[in-house]
Amino acid sequence: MIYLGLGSNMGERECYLRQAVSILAAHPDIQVIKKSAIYETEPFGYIDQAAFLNAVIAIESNLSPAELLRVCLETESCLGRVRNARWGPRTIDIDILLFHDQLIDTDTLKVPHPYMHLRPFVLIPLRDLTGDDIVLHGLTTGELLATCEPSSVTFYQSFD
Ligand SMILES: Nc1ncnc2c1ncn2[C@@H]1O[C@H](COP(=O)(O)OP(=O)(O)OP(=O)(O)O)[C@@H](O)[C@H]1O
Ligand SMILES: Nc1nc2c(c(=O)[nH]1)N=C(CO)CN2
Repeated sequence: MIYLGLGSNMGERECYLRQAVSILAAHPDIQVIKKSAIYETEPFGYIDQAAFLNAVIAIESNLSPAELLRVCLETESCLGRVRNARWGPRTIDIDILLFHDQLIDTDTLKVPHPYMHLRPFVLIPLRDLTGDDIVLHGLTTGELLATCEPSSVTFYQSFD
């Protein structure tokens, strides 16, 4: 299974998340298998920005990791994402969190996503889909959450 993290904190946030999933689902080589709930989350890292909506989806795909990254970046552009500040506001952000059990470390793609184990806004929706089946850095999702700095992640809406 492949897991993608979605985030938005500009404009019609929910609409951007739903549109991103529709665009990905319409791709001939991508099947969307499961969607977490949508959560409202306080900004993490660069905190002087609006609250995010975040979700995680599970997909299957024949695309290579590099091809999938290209599709994610194209989907972001299609939804009006302009790249400005690192960790700054964005209409939509699509991260490849996990690609089966592959470890990828190239200039343009690092999987597992290098910060996911620190981010409650990723771990909580991921846990919706996988329970404690995923182990990163030797810890389950629940154990990782217990090590994270507390930050607000509240249920916003179910995805369906
Ligand atoms: N696992 C990954 N998923 C998506 N992009 C990645 C990944 N690993 C590396 N990248 C690279 O990161 C680049 C910049 O991504 P982006 O601007 O969305 O970062 P960010 O969302 O601000 O930060 P973060 O990656 O910490 O969430 C992408 O163009 C891509 O080449
Ligand atoms: N709550 C939250 N905070 C963030 C997010 C995000 O998606 N949600 N994305 C970031 C950069 O990728 C930086 N900070």
